[in-house]
Parts: sequence; C-alpha cells; structure tokens
Amino acid sequence: MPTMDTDAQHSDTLYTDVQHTDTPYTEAPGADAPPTDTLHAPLLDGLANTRLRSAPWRYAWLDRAVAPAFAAGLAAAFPSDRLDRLDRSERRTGDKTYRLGTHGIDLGDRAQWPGGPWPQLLATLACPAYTTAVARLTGVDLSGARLAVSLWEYGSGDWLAPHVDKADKLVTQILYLSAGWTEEHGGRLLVLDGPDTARTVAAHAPLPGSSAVLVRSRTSWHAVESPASAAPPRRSLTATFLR
Ligand SMILES: O=C(O)CCC(=O)C(=O)O
Ligand SMILES: [Fe+2]
Repeated sequence: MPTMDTDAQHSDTLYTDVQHTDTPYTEAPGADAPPTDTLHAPLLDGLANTRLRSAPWRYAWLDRAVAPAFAAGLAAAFPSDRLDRLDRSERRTGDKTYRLGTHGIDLGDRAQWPGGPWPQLLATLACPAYTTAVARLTGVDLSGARLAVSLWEYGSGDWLAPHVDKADKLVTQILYLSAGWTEEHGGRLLVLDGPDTARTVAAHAPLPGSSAVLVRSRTSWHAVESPASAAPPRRSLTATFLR
C-alpha cells in the first residue's frame, strides 16, 4: 500500500523535468560529479522512508522506488540483445527450476553500461550512500560487501521456482521496470513461508518503479510466478550485496 511519505517524495514532476531535456539521460555523471538529484535523492529517500517487514522474513516492498516514467525509460533502453537465456525446466526434487534471461553489468566499466537513463541509475547504485541506505533499511552490515548488478527478463510462461537466495548473498534490491505492467499480467513476486507456492504469504505485482529489498536468510523463500500470455517482457534490475 502506498504511503503518503512515499508519494510525496517521489512526485512525477521531479522526473518529468529530466525526461524532457534535450539530452535525456544520455550523459553519465563524470567520476567526480555527484549523480543528479532527480534520481539519486528520491531513491535514497525512498529507502530511508520504508519499513522493513519482519514476517514471514525480513523484506521491504516499495510501491514507488523510482517514478514509473523513469522505470519506463530504463525499460525502453533495456539491452535485451545482451541477455543470456537460461532454462532449467526439468523438475528434479530439491532443484530450483527457472526459465528467464539475464545479463550481468560491471559497475566498474562505464563504457559497457546501457544507454538512455541507465548511467543515472547505475551511478547512484555505485555510490557509497546507496550502500548506506540499504544497510540502514535492513540492519545488515554491508561494509566490505561487494555489489553485483544484473538485468533480468521473463517472457510469458517463464518463471523462477521457490528458492532462498544463495548463501553468499546478504541483501538484494530488485527494481521492476516494465512499462504498462498491470495486475492482470501476473508475474508477481511471491513471498513464501516455505519451499512451495502454496505457502504464499504475500504477492507483489511488479508494477513499473516498484521494488523489493530482500534480506537473505535460510528461510527467505520466494518465487516469481509466470507472466500471463499477454504480458509484456517482465524486466527488472537486481542489485545484490555479496559477502
Ligand atoms: O524478480 C523477482 O521478483 C525475484 C527474483 C529473484 O528472486 C532472484 O533473482 O533471485
Ligand atoms: Fe531470489
């Protein structure tokens, strides 16, 4: 449910200004220039104003981590051609199954960053202030953690079976990007209290600009349900802090 705080902090106008400049999002801030405030401050403020849930395990849901229009800009410049398609559909007991596309981004190699608004987001994620904001929200000590960023795309019928993230992951933030995504498109993040979708405690639609912050534990079960056949590609970014 959106909170007043979140809505106030993330008014569309902040982002609309950026979108209509002559050079929308094309320039990454220089190494010594701070990222622009149109994304940076709202993203960090959103994390600061979000409540960590404790049940069934520690996670946060943000209805609006970035403006939907900004998310749509990221989706429009999404480098789908760089995705590796992964398919592990055969269901053997105990195995996580999935079918999806993914691509890792090297935060240290700006030349390889996607274009459009991507440098603005990636420069913010690379900032120490981002790590601090995630550490404050989650209560997890992220000093010394390594940040890995990847892009994900699920087509209709793709899925990610119930799993807990690998033990080297401390915290993951997922930012959902698909413009035009609606509840009817499915593809929800299922928050589970055990290794089965029958144990769904909460289900969150990946509406553009929304975000999940997951604190990894031995019980942090979750899954991605299949997008409906009429759904656009389900696009997301994950920022994962690794020990
Ligand atoms: O995309 C999502 O909603 C969750 C993805 C996930 O659980 C993962 O990549 O490990
Ligand atoms: Fe996961």
